[in-house]
Amino acid sequence: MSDTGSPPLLQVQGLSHHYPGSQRSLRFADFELAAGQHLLLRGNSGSGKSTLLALLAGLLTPASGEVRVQGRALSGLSQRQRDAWRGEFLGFVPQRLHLSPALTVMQSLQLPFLSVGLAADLPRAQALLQRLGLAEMAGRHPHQLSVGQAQRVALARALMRRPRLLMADEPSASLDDANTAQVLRLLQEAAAEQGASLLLATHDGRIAAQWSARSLVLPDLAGGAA
Ligand SMILES: Nc1ncnc2c1ncn2[C@@H]1O[C@H](COP(=O)(O)OP(=O)(O)OP(=O)(O)O)[C@@H](O)[C@H]1O
Repeated sequence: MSDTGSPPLLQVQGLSHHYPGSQRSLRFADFELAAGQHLLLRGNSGSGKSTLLALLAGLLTPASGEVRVQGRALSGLSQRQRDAWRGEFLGFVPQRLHLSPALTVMQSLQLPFLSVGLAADLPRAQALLQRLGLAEMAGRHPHQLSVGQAQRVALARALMRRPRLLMADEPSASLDDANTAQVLRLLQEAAAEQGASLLLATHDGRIAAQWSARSLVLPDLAGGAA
């Protein structure tokens, strides 16, 4: 419980995952994230960062343990409730950006609304594009964007529904130093502006060097799994 008596935004307890056919289970340390808190998830490639994010997003089912969001266990939600919860609560910038080649930037930003039957929010999209320095990109397709611009479009898409939790998986993959610093600053500022929590997963030492909030280091699989 927090000082206010309300449960933490995110609570992870006894969590493990087992991929079918794999020799080992991935086990994760317990942690909590309060509303508005930022956390860096560090660990070498293969240590389980993406798996943990997928468990937190309810996209994977744990072998054991529980993820609680604002005190509510994800395992207690039906698939449909989980999908609805995810769309409303979570903004996710995945490692592979999944920008549809057929859609313009503006159309991609409307998807989080249209895909669940909500009305498009053009003013929100325009404001985010402006904020992220993408005002001129609304009519472009992904192949007409630089890597850094595509990264920012994915961030804008994740912010469209004003998530309480913003997660990004390796946001600096294939970015140069200047773009890495910029995307980190944008993620931090966007989360702070909305009072959202930020959870970043990375093995990039450049991000760790610029991070001043909490960190959680995942051990390598050999040491962290049984
Ligand atoms: N679908 C899958 N089936 C079987 N094993 C998997 C699957 N996905 C991941 N793994 C294994 O689980 C472990 C953790 O993978 P994960 O992608 O979570 O690590 P990561 O820390 O995010 O790595 P990276 O930094 O390279 O993205 C690795 O050993 C990986 O090979």
